Amino acid sequence: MATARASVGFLLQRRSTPLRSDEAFRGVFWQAAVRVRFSLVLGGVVSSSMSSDQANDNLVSGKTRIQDRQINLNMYELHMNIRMFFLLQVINHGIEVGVVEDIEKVAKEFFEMPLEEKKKYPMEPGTVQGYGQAFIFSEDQKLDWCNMFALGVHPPSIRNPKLWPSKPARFSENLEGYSKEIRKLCKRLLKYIAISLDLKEERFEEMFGEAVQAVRMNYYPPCSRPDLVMGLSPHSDGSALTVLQQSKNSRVGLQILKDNTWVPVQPLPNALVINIGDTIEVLTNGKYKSVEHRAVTNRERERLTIVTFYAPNYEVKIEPMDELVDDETNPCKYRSYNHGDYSYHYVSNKLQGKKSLDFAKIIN
Ligand SMILES: O=C(O)CCC(=O)C(=O)O
Ligand SMILES: [Fe+2]
Repeated sequence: MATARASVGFLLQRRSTPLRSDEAFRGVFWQAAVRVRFSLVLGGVVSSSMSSDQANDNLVSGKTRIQDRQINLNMYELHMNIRMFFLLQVINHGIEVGVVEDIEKVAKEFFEMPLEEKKKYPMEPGTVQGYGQAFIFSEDQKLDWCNMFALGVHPPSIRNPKLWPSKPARFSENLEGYSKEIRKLCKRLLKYIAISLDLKEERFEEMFGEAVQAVRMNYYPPCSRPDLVMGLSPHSDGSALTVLQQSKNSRVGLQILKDNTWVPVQPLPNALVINIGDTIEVLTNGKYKSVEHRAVTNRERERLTIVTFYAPNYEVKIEPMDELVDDETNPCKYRSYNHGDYSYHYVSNKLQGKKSLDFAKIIN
């Protein structure tokens, strides 16, 4: 197995707060043959289960008024709770178990290859694609306990084909298939978010243009002193949405910052974790907030995550949407910039909580 380095003496910031089962709230809504279950664990994770078949498409496109109301009801809840927690887990997302398992399998096989093989796909200094560690800018910097393999996926122009590995054999094929499904999911979630804000369903899709999609596989080896290292330093994602898949039977690794406390995100079977990224925070003028999160390691078990970042095309101008700005009640909080400029800014700085977003904030 590959090893990750980390400097001893890097103190974990705070102990995680366990979720209390008595804080669990569950609500169930039934509508015709479509079942939408909504479940929320206070202080931790919002989990929204959407039906995975034809019914879901009906739900998304809102073909009847009743279904529209159903969407609004659930989106209101979803919206309120994303706003409280900035993160949700989707189950019954419609992506076949095989697709999810296949990507995990090749990702695991990739990290298990000998170091010489992985080094054929190096993440060169100053770049963010390939195998290695991103966000390292000085020799003195404390390193996270994590090895990464990152690839630009869509549009094809952002790919570096030399970095797409020939081994494991089905790596590229599985990644293509998986990424298509995740793309569909992101489009659907953006529609839900638009509806929750009383925007036109297609509002995000129309402005995103040919959306950019990149994947990062994070491998966290077990660590004998998890109290001394960080798996991945605190940050928010620069994306619009991030979809995170955790390896089966994962220990808690992901934590989100809520009211100055690090709260563990309890992995749910077959769930995908959805993070709101900085770009949605800007576009919604702060109605949705990007979630600050980090990953911690554990003594016993490795952990693997497959993370997709979904964002507008680099050419797209990002600024709070007109509909969400009002000089009196909701003044504009972020300036305009090209998404490409923010992406560049994001990857040229180390991970430091939500500091990257200062780039966009209007400071009065
Ligand atoms: O691996 C995790 O749990 C977090 C990964 C993450 O936040 C990222 O890759 O941006
Ligand atoms: Fe992240």
